[in-house]
Amino acid sequence: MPADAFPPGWADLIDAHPHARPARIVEQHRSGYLVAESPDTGDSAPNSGSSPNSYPAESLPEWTRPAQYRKGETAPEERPAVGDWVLVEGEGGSARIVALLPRWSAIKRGAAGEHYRQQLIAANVDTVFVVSGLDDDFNPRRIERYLLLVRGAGDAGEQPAIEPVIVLTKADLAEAATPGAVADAVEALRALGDESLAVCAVNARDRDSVAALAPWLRPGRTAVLVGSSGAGKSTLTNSLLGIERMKTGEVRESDSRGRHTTTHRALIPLPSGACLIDTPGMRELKPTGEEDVGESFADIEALAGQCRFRDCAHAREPGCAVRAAIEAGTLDPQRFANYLKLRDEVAGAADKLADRLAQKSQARVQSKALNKRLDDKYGKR
Ligand SMILES: Nc1nc2c(ncn2[C@@H]2O[C@H](COP(=O)(O)OP(=O)(O)OP(=O)(O)O)[C@@H](O)[C@H]2O)c(=O)[nH]1
Ligand SMILES: [Zn+2]
Repeated sequence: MPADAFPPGWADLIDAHPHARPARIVEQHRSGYLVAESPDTGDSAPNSGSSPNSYPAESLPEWTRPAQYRKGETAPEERPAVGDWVLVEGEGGSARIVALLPRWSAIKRGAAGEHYRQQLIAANVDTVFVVSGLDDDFNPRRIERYLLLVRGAGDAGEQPAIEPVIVLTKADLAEAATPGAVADAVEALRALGDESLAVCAVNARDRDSVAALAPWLRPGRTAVLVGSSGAGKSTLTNSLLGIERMKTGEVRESDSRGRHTTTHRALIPLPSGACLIDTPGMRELKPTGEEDVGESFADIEALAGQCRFRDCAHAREPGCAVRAAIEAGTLDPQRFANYLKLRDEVAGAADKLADRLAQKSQARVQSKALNKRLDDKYGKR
């Protein structure tokens, strides 16, 4: 990357580490990372998918400790993830990461489990392909949930936000079973209140069919695939790579492990010059609390603005524009129900997030106070 092409905010860190060079995380492992300095070039080795010019790099010790939001530790979302750019020092077997470079976008979700935690899915992406099979997997409510997580995940500054693209796979099977099924599904997504939402129906096994995704895979761009297990992400990846089916859900003969499931995230260079991040299937999609429900449900919020009472709960109030729209058939009651559910979930997560931030700043204040006491007692160390 030429020096004048560095994104804003990188210069200070680069100046602070004169012996380091930028590299991008292409894989994340328990013990460290795999990085590449030109992640978008080179044909990927068959079956590995990862960049051939990638090499292991040790992570900073504070990124390997279990993540807690206390004691000023590095929160999980502040540690590098696939797609992040980092500064690396040292050669060959002794390369190590010395800093995380500021990211311009990040896809996150609330991690499963009792305690509040964020999980970074991918960093520095331009496009999110929400992959959904036109089978039992197809569910507009789940797609609404994905859209909520994707929107607003871009930098609030000048950088454009991440664009979501709905990729409906298994169009060949759906159409063969029920003619018109694809058009019906696309129609159902039109009702999600966003005229500009891109929807592509494809046969993920067919290279010509997946060429429909080319507008989002131009050189220098990064896209991430998200979706349930079995939705067709690996199949799609292979077709985009132009290699024969492998690593997909079909039973493999070479070993007895049966069905493949993607187990880790990886950044893969595509022949088009774009980078593709494949992710394991996601069952749970919890909001982080940072989402903007009003943005994803602008149609409903606009209706709510027309209710007679400003604090209308859209239950039995007279002059309720939301209920009127449902009765008139212009608002899907299931979409409205999902809006209420997601709004509550985001509010709940936002409360926990606020607690955690308060805890963290309190920990900071406490450690400052402790340092001051120690300084007072023993003098400045
Ligand atoms: N006919 C047809 N089959 C598809 C299509 N997309 C996926 N499949 C099949 O669906 C199965 C699951 O696809 P995968 O690509 O393994 O799904 P995945 O999303 O990668 O799943 P995980 O790795 O578990 O996250 C495989 O048998 C694919 O061949 C499609 O568009 N058409
Ligand atoms: Zn109302």
